[in-house]
Amino acid sequence: MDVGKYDLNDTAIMQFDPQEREMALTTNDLQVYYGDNHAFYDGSLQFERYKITALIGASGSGKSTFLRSLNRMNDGIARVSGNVWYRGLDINSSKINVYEMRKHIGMVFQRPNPFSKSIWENITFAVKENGVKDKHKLAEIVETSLKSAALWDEVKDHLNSSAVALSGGQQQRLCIARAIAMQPDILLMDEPASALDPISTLKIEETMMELKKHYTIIIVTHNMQQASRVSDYTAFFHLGHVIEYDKTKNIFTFPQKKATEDYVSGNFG
Ligand SMILES: Nc1ncnc2c1ncn2[C@@H]1O[C@H](COP(=O)(O)OP(=O)(O)OP(=O)(O)O)[C@@H](O)[C@H]1O
Repeated sequence: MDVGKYDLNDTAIMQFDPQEREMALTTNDLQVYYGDNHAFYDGSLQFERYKITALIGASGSGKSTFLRSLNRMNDGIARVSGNVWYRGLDINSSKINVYEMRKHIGMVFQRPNPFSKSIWENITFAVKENGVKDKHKLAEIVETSLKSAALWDEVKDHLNSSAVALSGGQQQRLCIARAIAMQPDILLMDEPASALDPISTLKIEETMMELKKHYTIIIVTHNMQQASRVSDYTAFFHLGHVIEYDKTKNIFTFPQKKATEDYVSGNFG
């Protein structure tokens, strides 16, 4: 199928009523350039608080580029214009303290990347940097973070063991625990389960369903079933454009755009 036939300006982007729904994050006219490569075009999207939003689309469609712009991970790599509004502040402004901002908007990457330190130190490292020194408080943070990431029962008896000795799925849940130890508002996840086996993937998905009680989650995934299982909203990306953004059940059952329909039904590319 010739993907070039889709009209990239013909979009169906969900608008939320601010009176009814609380937004955790809003982007306005976000554009991203890698040198001359205009990799992402106007993504004016809103992300509802305490919901999971999935970003789907073919390889190279700009999902990670967009996601990474939401907590300034593209600094020094790409030029990003437009705004990312969070609690009345534009995260994309040069005045923002990026280190402080990332305490509120955390990220979990595709490949688990624990520090080669103990499980305990992985969780407490940034927390201690942030001024928490009390042992009891640290122990409480370790326990609650690991419980939230559904890892506590598996590691509670060997918190001083090396994190890199854990399985891939456990390492990824540790990385989730490490991110939530800082008590962010928003968790950005870039294909967090793509390197994991199906059982570990299901555990990550169950963890996400629990986490959304307290966090807003935006996840990039190639896994269609995963998007339909876990997310409340889905945005479909194509060639650097967001073609359609709606409730997940609408995207998967009544997509408004032909490109979306072809993608979710597997007739794409
Ligand atoms: N660090 C980078 N430097 C230069 N170009 C990049 C970089 N990262 C991404 N790009 C380009 O930006 C475009 C979008 O890539 P991006 O990784 O955001 O897509 P994606 O939808 O996340 O793909 P995938 O699903 O394969 O991860 C592509 O043309 C890609 O080559």
